[in-house]
Amino acid sequence: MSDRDRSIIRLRSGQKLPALGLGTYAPKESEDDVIRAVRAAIKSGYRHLDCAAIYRNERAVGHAIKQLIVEGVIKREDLFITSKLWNTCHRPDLVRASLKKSMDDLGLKYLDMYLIHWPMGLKEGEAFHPKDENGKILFSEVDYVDTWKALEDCVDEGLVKNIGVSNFSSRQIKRILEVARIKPCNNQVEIHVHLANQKLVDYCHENGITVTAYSPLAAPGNASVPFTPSLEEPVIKEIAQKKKKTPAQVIIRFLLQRGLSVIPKSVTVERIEENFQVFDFSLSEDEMQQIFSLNKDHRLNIEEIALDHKYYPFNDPF
Ligand SMILES: NC(=O)C1=CN([C@@H]2O[C@H](COP(=O)(O)OP(=O)(O)OC[C@H]3O[C@@H](n4cnc5c(N)ncnc54)[C@H](OP(=O)(O)O)[C@@H]3O)[C@@H](O)[C@H]2O)C=CC1
Ligand SMILES: O=C1CO[C@H](CO)[C@@H](O)[C@@H]1O
Repeated sequence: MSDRDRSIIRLRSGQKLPALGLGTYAPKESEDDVIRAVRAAIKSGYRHLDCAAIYRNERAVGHAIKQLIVEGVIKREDLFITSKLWNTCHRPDLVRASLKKSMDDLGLKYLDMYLIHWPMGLKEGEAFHPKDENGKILFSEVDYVDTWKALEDCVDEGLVKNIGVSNFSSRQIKRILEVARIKPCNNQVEIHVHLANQKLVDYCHENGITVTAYSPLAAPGNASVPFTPSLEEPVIKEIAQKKKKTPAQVIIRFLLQRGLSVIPKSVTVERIEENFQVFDFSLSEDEMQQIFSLNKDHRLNIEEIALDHKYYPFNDPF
């Protein structure tokens, strides 16, 4: 693969994953914001959308997709749509209905990829974050390996083309690989310049599992970061100036050159367009190393509510 050609990642099914996708986790934004963002993204060239039931906006995403299909801007088969199974639906008998709900909300007859959002199950029921009367989160004991088998059945049925996981450690992936009829094709995990996650990336790649970097810009504006935000790192700014690119473009390019799929979120049309302009330049080996050296193994998304769950992933070394 040439350095510039980072736009496609091949999945074990043979299907092509467009490496750059639009993140759609937009808890503060309105449905109209999401519709506008998805329309702008697809019109700027994005073909991969990262969705999830927990984002509570799959109907808005689906609305935008439908509009663009009707307008003749895009065909369904040219899009790669991912969704994720929420933690309260790990029980095998709930998996198919959860997938169908996301498909219905998105207005799609099939999904391109469906991921188990987290290894930890939560108590089944209506609430996304079920709690007892003292406000303590309620767990479910379902083993994600059993959840996985129900996902395989959904592939057999033609509801989804590819299945994978998210926020899984290498040890947890190994447990699935030991029994899988259909092996996971993707692990979506937090990766940015302050969290390289390289051992996990290596493990996944060695096992034919592609990796998607979430929060690739380290979710700027997050007040909990105790050091210079990624986009303001002097090393990033200096490289950006030299390349006549923006800091966000340099970071996205860095992650693409690591062989990752990258899903920056934005609801700002100019940024959506900016974030896609990353296929007309490349970073040298030296620039890649300079950015790698910013790693601090700093995780933003520790999912605090489930720290003592038996399947909590981040106590494993990687
Ligand atoms: N599997 C999982 O557990 C998780 C998956 N995800 C997925 O990953 C996606 C991305 O992660 P997310 O946490 O949203 O964080 P990102 O690192 O993508 O950061 C998003 C923030 O960056 C801003 N931004 C986007 N582009 C630029 C730019 N060019 N310059 C300056 N600021 C910019 C956005 O602002 P604005 O929108 O206002 O333009 C938004 O505030 C999510 O949307 C979701 O799809 C995220 C978390 C967990
Ligand atoms: O994708 C994500 C964003 O929001 C969720 C919480 O509401 C997280 O659990 C999750 O990892």
